[in-house]
Amino acid sequence: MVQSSVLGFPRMGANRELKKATEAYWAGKATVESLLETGKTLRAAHWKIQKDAGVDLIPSNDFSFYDQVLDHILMFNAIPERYTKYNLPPLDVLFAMGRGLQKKETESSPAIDVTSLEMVKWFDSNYHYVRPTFQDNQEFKLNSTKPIDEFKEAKELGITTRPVILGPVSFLQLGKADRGQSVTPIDLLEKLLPVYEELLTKLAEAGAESVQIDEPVLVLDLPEATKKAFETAYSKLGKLSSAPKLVLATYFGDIVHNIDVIPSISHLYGLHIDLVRAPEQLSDVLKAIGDKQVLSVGVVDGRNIWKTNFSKAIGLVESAVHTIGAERVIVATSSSLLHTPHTLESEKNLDPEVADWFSFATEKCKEVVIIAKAVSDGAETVAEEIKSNAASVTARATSKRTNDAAVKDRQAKITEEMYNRKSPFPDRIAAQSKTLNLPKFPTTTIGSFPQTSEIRVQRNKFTKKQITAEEYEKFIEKEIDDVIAIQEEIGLDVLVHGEPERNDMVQYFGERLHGYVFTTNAWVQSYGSRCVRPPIIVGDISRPAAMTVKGSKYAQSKTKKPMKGMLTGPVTCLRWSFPRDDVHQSVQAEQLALALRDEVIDLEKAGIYVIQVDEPAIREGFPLRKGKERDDYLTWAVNSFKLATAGVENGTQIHSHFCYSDFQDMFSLISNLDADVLSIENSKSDAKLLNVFKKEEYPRHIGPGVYDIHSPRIPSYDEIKNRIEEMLQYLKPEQLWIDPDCGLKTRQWTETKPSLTNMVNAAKHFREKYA
Ligand SMILES: CN1c2c(nc(N)[nH]c2=O)NC[C@@H]1CNc1ccc(C(=O)N[C@@H](CCC(=O)N[C@@H](CCC(=O)N[C@@H](CCC(=O)O)C(=O)O)C(=O)O)C(=O)O)cc1
Ligand SMILES: N[C@@H](CCS)C(=O)O
Ligand SMILES: [Zn+2]
Repeated sequence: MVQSSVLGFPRMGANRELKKATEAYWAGKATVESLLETGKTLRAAHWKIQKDAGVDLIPSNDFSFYDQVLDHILMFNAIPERYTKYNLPPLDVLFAMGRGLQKKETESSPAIDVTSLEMVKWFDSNYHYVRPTFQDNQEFKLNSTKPIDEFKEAKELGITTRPVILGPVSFLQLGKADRGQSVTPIDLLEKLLPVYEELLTKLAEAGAESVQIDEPVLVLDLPEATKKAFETAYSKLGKLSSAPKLVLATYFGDIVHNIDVIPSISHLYGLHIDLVRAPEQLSDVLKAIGDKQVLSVGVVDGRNIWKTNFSKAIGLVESAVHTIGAERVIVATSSSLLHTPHTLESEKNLDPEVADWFSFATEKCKEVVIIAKAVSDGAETVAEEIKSNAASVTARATSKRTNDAAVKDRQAKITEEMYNRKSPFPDRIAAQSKTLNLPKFPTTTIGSFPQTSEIRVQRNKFTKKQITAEEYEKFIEKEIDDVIAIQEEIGLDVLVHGEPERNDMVQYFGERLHGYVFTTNAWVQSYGSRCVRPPIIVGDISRPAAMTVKGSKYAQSKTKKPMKGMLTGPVTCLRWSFPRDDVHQSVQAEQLALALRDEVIDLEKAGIYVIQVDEPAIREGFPLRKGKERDDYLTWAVNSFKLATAGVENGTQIHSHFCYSDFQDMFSLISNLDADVLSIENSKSDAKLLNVFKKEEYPRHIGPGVYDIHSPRIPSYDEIKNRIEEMLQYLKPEQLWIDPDCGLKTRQWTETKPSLTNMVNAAKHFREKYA
């Protein structure tokens, strides 16, 4: 009989209970006990959803108060000394590593000031994990029993779960040496394995029959040493005398290029592969796995919200069953469902036509069960479900909402000139210095200013029609006035309107474009307690009316300094939406680019001569492996940015912003965008990043972020000055802009004002020095 399984369930709760409880704890408004209780209630509720759906293999330890990788850092005691020296309780150490901690000295405790560990994209998803950092003399020990405790907690509720742990190779490979250290993480494997042995033994003692051990790095191009590490790790862990059955899980790509690793894991109980992302790997993997191993086939998409096409999924599962037999096949979600919203049930305002095409986490649990039953007991046992699924799939494929002839016509008429600015950069910057008249080391911010609870409350009232559009607009204008006054007072050079009208930088545009639908409660965790509500691309995209022009024009009318227009770029709009799965991403990006091109030109016509088109997601869209897909991406991602931005005059300055910094392997992409000014995340990266810009003699202007906006701590004047000094070793004074790492929407005003004041003062210091 084919079993059904889920690789992980979203942890925030149907109404983001975890977010609210965590933030209340951070704000000192709730006790640790109440936070722990919320966690326990959510875990129980999520296990019950899966149990009620009939899922055979239900995950535990997929819950986390911040991030699952961070939990492993704490669990293996890979905690840098700067976080342990204050003797904080474990949960506070966890949060300090996740978000930094700054506390004034009191009579009973010293001042605390630690920055967070680095936060990075989880593969090509919009989830972020905390990167493990290792010391040269790193030692590990089992420092927490979280997976065992949560397994027991579920058992007490009558639910036998399959704990999920991150495998040793991925844990090390996804980490890095701490600042000032030179250790190669994978070399620490021998030291780490005994801790895994202890953990697995304890899980077996607690009654765990099987464990899902995630090794997602297997979908990447791996160095030889890492491939060998699989052999070392799994020959040990696979042969433990008392360990649960291990199912090694891979996701977000195929593992065929690492197929030679499979023999080293063939003494494990099973292997999970992602057949949504890479269905073609099935036959190769079937040939390569051992003759007893179980294959878990991920056929229900853990990364998107479309209903599974049952007929296709059943076909894939049956071909696996045909080769290795039903007893050796598990039907699964392709990855953890962490990347999908909790339940479609919460969406009361969706048009029923499109709602019928969707499936969120709760619904996906039912899908794996139905597919498993169809294969095990025969399609006739779930005939109704299969029939209604087929009807939904056909309705979507043939709906008028998915096809717009005018959009396709415009795409067909794109010409080569539309991709290129009128003149090369030297001519443009000369024209821009006349229009903008900026000082050396110009200062700016990335766009958003604190989204205060008052802003959110007013927007909520407006959404619920408790205030009129006019009242809301007045409120937003007042916010813009205040933000401009503050920026003038601080002395910034290129101002922004602060983005108070935006719920989110992608959702806001999704709500204004044809071809999109948006949700009311479909939240997905982005990092820590922060969530996003990605809009959904259901059809061809177009812009029915200007989206930001009125607000930017208003803001410019309130200041003599240049006001920067703020847009989200085509690739980011695409990547942070739930995309269509029926047309290629490049087609969707091109449609978005055309819509944004019109907006950019309209902004310029309205007197906005600095326009920033944010592309923070351009990095995550970069295909995970070298090859054709990546090469193609480099072309279409760059083209869509250029198509969106190249329609302006030389004197209009195009900025772009990226807050993820792994540019080493994609410098050409960044450079080919031909943006006049780039602002990039830098405060948590080391000099390697800037070195790339130096080595490649990057010709245009650049503002590497001088402080980390993800942390509540305030950077001092000296700290920022030192940062700039460091940057000047790599960049020329005339190309350097001074700005924070990213937008300030998640910060409080009490942090924002002093931080920006220190930043502007530091810029002034260099202005004088280089006068
Ligand atoms: C920059 N990033 C973004 C990513 N993806 C996006 N789609 N958008 C991004 O900005 N990916 C990478 C990074 C990740 N970073 C962040 C940073 C910050 C957040 C964040 O702050 N999220 C907010 C939610 C933002 C939002 O949509 N707000 C809405 C709704 C607010 C709300 O919760 N309203 C309440 C009622 C009002 C109240 O009483 O407060 C409700 O509905 O219950 C809005 O402002 O209108 C967060 O709080 O998590 C995310 C990713
Ligand atoms: N303009 C956006 C960019 C975030 S990546 C902001 O400032 O929030
Ligand atoms: Zn950013």
